[in-house]
Parts: sequence; C-alpha cells; structure tokens
Amino acid sequence: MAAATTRRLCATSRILNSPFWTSRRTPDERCLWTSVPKQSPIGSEPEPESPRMKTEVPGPTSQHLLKELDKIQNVGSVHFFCDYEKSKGNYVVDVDGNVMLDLFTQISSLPLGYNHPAMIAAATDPANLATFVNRPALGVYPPADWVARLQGALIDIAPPGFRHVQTMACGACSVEHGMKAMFIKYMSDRRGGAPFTKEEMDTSLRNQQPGAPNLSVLSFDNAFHGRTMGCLGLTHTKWIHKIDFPAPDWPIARFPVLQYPLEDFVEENIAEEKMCLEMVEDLIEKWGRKGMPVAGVAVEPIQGEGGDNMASQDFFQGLRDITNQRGIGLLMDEVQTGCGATGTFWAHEQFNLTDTPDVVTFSKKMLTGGFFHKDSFKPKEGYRIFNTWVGDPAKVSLLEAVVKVIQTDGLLDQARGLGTHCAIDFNEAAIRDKVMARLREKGVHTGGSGVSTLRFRPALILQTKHVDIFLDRVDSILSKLDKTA
Ligand SMILES: O=C(O)CCC(=O)C(=O)O
Ligand SMILES: NCCCC(=O)O
Repeated sequence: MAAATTRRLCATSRILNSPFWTSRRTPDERCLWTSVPKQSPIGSEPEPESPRMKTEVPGPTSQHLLKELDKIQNVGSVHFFCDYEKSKGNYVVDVDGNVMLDLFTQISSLPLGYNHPAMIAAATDPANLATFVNRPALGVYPPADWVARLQGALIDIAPPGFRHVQTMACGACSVEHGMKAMFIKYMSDRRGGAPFTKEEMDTSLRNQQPGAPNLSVLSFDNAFHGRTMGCLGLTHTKWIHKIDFPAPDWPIARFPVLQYPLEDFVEENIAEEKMCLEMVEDLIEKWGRKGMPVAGVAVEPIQGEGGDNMASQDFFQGLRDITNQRGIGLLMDEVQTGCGATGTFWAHEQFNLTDTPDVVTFSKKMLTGGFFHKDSFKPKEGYRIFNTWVGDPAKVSLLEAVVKVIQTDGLLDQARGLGTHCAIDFNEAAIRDKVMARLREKGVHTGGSGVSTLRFRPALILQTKHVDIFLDRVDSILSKLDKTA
C-alpha cells in the first residue's frame, strides 16, 4: 500500500513541480484548459459525454486490419485503427466502436481535437480549394497569398523577437534544416564575408574538407530530435530508433536530472544544473581540440519522448550565455512543446531568456513543420535551405484556422501551470505499462515516454470534466494496484 501511495504522491508532485512556474501556481491547481469548440464537430453530434468501451483494444476489426496491414508493412507500432469520421473533440473512436478519451492525440499533434468545426470550415472553404489540390514547389513557385498566409499563421504567433520563418514538411525535416542554418551561420562568420573558394566548392561534392567541414552539434542524454540521419545524431532516447544506423561522433552532455519536490532539493538541483552546464563547456572545448568544432547546441525546453524531463530557466539561460559567448548557435526544439501545449504559445517564453534562441523548430500541433530563426541566420544564397515542397500551404491554411481559435477562444489565457503538458513517473516500466493498459480498458488513451513515464498530450480544448474522468479512472486503478502491491 505504502509503495503505491508514494508513487501516487510522486506523480502529483511531479505534475505540480515544474521548475518554470513555481511562482505562479497554487498547490491545488490542476493542469487543464477550459475551452471547447463553439459548435459540434462533423454533423450536429456533440462530443461524447464519456468513454464507452465495447471490446478490448485492439478489438476484432482492428486485429483483422492489423493482419492485412502486416502483409504490406511492419505493424509493430500500431495500437489500433481509428474511425476518423466518428472521432470528435477529445474523443477518438476506433474501428470497433470504442470511444476513448484521447489524452495522447496522435502523439501530441491535434491542437483542437478531432473534427473541430473551424478546421472543417477551413478544409471545405472553396477559397482554399486550389491550395489543397495543387501542392506547389513553394521555394520556387509560391502562391500569391503566401506572404499573407505566413504572416497570419506563423509570424503573428512567432516567439518574441522572431521575424523570419521557414516552413518544412515534418519535425525531423525542420530540425535537420535548423541544424543546417546553424552550420551556414557558423561558417559564414568564420569566412568573414569572403566568398566560397573553388576548393571549398569542389571538396564539398566529395564530402571532403574544407567544403564539407568537420563540424558537430552538441545534444543531451535522453533528447529526441527526430529520425533522419542528421537528427538521429542528436537523438538518444531508445536504441530501437538508432541501432544499425551510422551516427556522427558528436558530443552528448548530461541533461539535468532534477529531484522532486523541487522545494526540498533546491541546493541539489542548482548543483546538478551547474554540473551539466560545466559539462557542456568541457565538451565544446574537447570537440574543438578533436578538430570537430561545435557549431551549435540543440535542446528541447522539456524533453518529450525522453520522459518529460525539465530544467530551470537558469539552466537554459546558462546555455544561451555559453553559446553566445562562443559564437555558436542555440536551437530550441519546440516540435512537441510548441503551439500552446505548455500554457504559453512557446515553452521557452517561460525561461525569460535575455536573448532569444537562434533557431526554434516546430511541427506536430502546428500542423506544418518549420523553424523560426534570427535575422542573421537567413542564408544569403537560394537553394541552401530547400527541397521541392518546403512545407505545404494546405497545412498552413489549417494552421491559420487553429491560431484563430486559440486566440478567439482565449485558450492560452485559460491554461494553468504546465497547460496540457504533463507526465507521471512510475517506479517501474512494468507498472506504467499496466496502468496505461488498465486506463485504455476504461476508455482513457494515454502515451508512454522515457523509461517508466506516462505522458499526457491532450488537445488544447481539454476541460475540467475530462481531467476528472482521467482522475477517477486512475484513482480506481491505483487503489487496486495498492492492494496488490
Ligand atoms: O514520441 C515522440 O515524442 C516523438 C514522436 C516522433 O516524432 C517519432 O517517434 O518519430
Ligand atoms: N516515439 C514514438 C512513440 C509512439 C508511441 O508511444 O506510441
């Protein structure tokens, strides 16, 4: 009994102990949002009142489809098949008719839940038809309204201090090109404005120096920045993501491992963060001596796939100071934390940095990938940050609708504490997995992360009543675990 009770208390204190906002929360605040779509999603049906389970999950229809899909591709990651027409608001409906409260929302990528009327309206607006039908090579043939769309959907909600944005297709693509922007800036600074030499141009084609310089990017233990080959060099969560793939010998620093409750471990946590920052400096020196200078540092404001690991604003200010002093880039990866998930549009706003990061990447809830960057990180030549699509205007028009809802419904004003970005640590992965499975049986869909963490990634339209449904289910599950512990 005592062990499970401690687990529960730890979970609660973890949620309530974000290092970012201790000053503006009270102990009984819950992380919730209180806005809902003004109309019902598709058709006239409202969001379901509560979960309704008909079968186990995956149910028979999902299991049949899994077998069929397995004939075409690996299905090792598939949880269940969904009915996206019937899914509404905070509820996902699977192909067996199970109605589940969705607190994971397609790995954190549905800003307004399922079938939000504002998004349906944008998708069916005849004025958007040409955008949906004709996917342009945006970097070469942008549509006439592209500047206005970038302004309305992206620049208007850019983190403070940013006026430049580059769209991309997905999160990894965004981080990959964000890294390129840091390399371009690093080399351009060191060239001091001189043009490329013929030797640089020729050697670049054969992956040789000086055209292909031996630069590195520093990342952190338990970081997740995507799965393309460059991004994988920064990703250190699970071996299954990395094994068999060549990876660059780039420096990896310790990400602070804070002790909770924060107020009981003030000195220890300060010392931990200081040690991590010293390690960053040491690694930058060491890699410089190895002939692989560090051109930038990549970090998530909250490590997402790695288990919702957080650090204080002092730690992030420390990173900004170190990178500025050394003339190298700071890439803040907001793929999972951006678009209001933490109660501000961008999580790093809560760090009150004295200078902005150089690059801020986004995707997931933003629907389009991309990155904001400082003016000085805009390449001087075309085709350097480029591919055929460089994003998709159709996604940007949906994002415009999302941004309007966030603003008109005041979703950010109604966030408490960490907004929707919450997690619970369990002592063991097996217990976390058991709780997640029991929650699913009771109609609440959550996600795992880190070693033994259960994460919540609901839509921004989550209300108190949804949090109550979760708490009711989890209490009953934990009290049963108490009895068997
Ligand atoms: O699970 C996550 O946090 C990251 C999801 C993702 O982008 C991936 O697994 O490639
Ligand atoms: N990074 C993949 C996570 C997917 C899942 O937990 O289902």
